[in-house]
Amino acid sequence: MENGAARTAPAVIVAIDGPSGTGKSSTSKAVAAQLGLSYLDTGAQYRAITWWMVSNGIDITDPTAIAAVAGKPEIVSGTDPSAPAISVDGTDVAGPIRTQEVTSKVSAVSAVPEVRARITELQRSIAAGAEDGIVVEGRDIGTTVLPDADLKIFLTASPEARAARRSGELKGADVRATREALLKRDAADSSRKTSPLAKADDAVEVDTSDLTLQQVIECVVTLVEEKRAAE
Ligand SMILES: Nc1ncnc2c1ncn2[C@@H]1O[C@H](COP(=O)(O)OP(=O)(O)O)[C@@H](O)[C@H]1O
Ligand SMILES: Nc1ccn([C@@H]2O[C@H](COP(=O)(O)OP(=O)(O)O)[C@@H](O)[C@H]2O)c(=O)n1
Repeated sequence: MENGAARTAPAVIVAIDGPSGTGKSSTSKAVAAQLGLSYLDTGAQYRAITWWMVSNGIDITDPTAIAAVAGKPEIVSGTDPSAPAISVDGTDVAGPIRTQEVTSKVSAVSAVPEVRARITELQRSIAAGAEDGIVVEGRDIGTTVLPDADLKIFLTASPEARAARRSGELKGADVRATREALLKRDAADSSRKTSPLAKADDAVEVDTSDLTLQQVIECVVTLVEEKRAAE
């Protein structure tokens, strides 16, 4: 216990998965900040590699073309929950990865097995290096990336609640169009062959439709604390 002697609690690994707009990012950042853990937004990594493909003129309808260059971009993720950061080949892409163009193309890029293998390896090494523990959010964290996570949460919410939240963020975007785009991305993410969006058998499912963000955060913090107390 030489290295852990100064720690007040053992490192804990928390996996938070679910579809878009269920509250993964907001919840994960707040839980990590509150508990002094690192934070990893894996969706930002898939968005970053998609941004690189688009910027380099790769045909995103051609999985072979994507696979051939999947190893090229160097993606670096910050893990401070109060200052999430992401760069590609040294360029800060936190803004560009949120454009509608990237959002509409990310499911096609993230379905390519070579892309997933590369990003999964990166995610595992970041989690292994997080000395005080980490909250990792995405679509396949509990099922594939970190199947031995100490706690797995699967967030859900009705399409209506998710679309209302997202269109609120996109400053007045049409709720119906936002809902359709969300459902299309869910369908693509859930039906791909490699590591689809799915709830792990041992994940705790939390429906956030009628909960405030604060209630969801409190629920997850309590679950982490219960887990720690039991260890
Ligand atoms: N329980 C909640 N109630 C109301 N709004 C929420 C709730 N959880 C998240 N939000 C808001 O919904 C939007 C999407 O949340 P986000 O955390 O980005 O979801 P995800 O990462 O699952 O896509 C954000 O504007 C966030 O503040
Ligand atoms: N672990 C993950 C995380 C994201 N993704 C992909 O990345 C996309 C963007 O993820 P995101 O978390 O930024 O999406 P939002 O829920 O924030 O809209 C998803 O639609 C998936 O296609 C994935 O395949 N696996």
